[in-house]
Amino acid sequence: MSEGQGFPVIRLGRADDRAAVADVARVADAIRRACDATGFFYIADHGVPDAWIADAFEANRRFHARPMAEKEALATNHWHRGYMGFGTAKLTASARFAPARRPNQMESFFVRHEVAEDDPGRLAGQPLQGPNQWPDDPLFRDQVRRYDGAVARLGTSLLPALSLAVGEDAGFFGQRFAPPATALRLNHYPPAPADRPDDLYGSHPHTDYGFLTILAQDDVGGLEVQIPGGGWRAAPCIPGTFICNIGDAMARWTNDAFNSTPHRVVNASPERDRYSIAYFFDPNLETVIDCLPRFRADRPAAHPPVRFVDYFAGRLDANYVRAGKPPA
Ligand SMILES: O=C(O)CCC(=O)C(=O)O
Ligand SMILES: [Fe+2]
Repeated sequence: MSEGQGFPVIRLGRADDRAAVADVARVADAIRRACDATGFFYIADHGVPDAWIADAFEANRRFHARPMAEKEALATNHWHRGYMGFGTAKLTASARFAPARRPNQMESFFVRHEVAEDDPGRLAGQPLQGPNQWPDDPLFRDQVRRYDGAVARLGTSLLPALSLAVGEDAGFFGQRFAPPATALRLNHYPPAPADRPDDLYGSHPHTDYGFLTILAQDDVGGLEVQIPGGGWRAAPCIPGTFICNIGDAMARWTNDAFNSTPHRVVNASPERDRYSIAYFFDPNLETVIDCLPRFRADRPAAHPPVRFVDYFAGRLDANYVRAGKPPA
């Protein structure tokens, strides 16, 4: 393991996007140490082809360059899938921060895990279990789906190491992610105004809600991570890596021993637009997240057990406006 920008860089030794992580025990140990510290780590040798990542960024840029009316026609639906307009997300419910005073200076497009039309949860009106929306651009769909599939397999390949990292058998999380709930978020941050007020962010300080976030970012920079004891540390793009962090769902499983770390984004470039692709890799919606016994041996569990879908849909609904009602 080496260091990059003050965060660990963990090599996964995956030959391609269908390979297993080579040395699970070593990766588990490195993840555990990262999660005891900042909760952020870079992964290298991750097996996702560079060309697929470049294509996903191309799709991201092409989508956000479309006329506003076309983007708004795809406004996030009842299942939090689709386009979230510039300055429409104002984080009101965050684990550790006062509500944002100003909306996030970014726009994004959400694609979540595919749900079959006859899926029982979808037929029963379960939150999040609905259709994705797509622009009229078949190449976009292909590029985004290929990236989505590869990063889902990457997330799945990390589950044995994450299971060992929390002291469970290698199969622990695999059973709870069959299949996972995922969200791919194509983000676009225009340059911040020259006279940016201190509390105007591309993305206001927040923790992620879910289990694991796998982020690809361009070289404009602007992501910052809160380090233990205060202060913010830049977490720029390191070519050939993704940067990962754990979210509040993983913190709940570990009684907050694993740190779901606040982070924020400001595009400080005066002239360049910033693009990033966040991939939220989360448990199956039915999974009950209950503090693992070893993490409540010395102190009571800080969070009661919760079905992931109940917790997660509640957090999304508190923060994000969505359009429309489910079909009757
Ligand atoms: O764009 C980034 O670098 C981070 C985005 C982020 O924190 C999020 O979508 O939760
Ligand atoms: Fe985030």
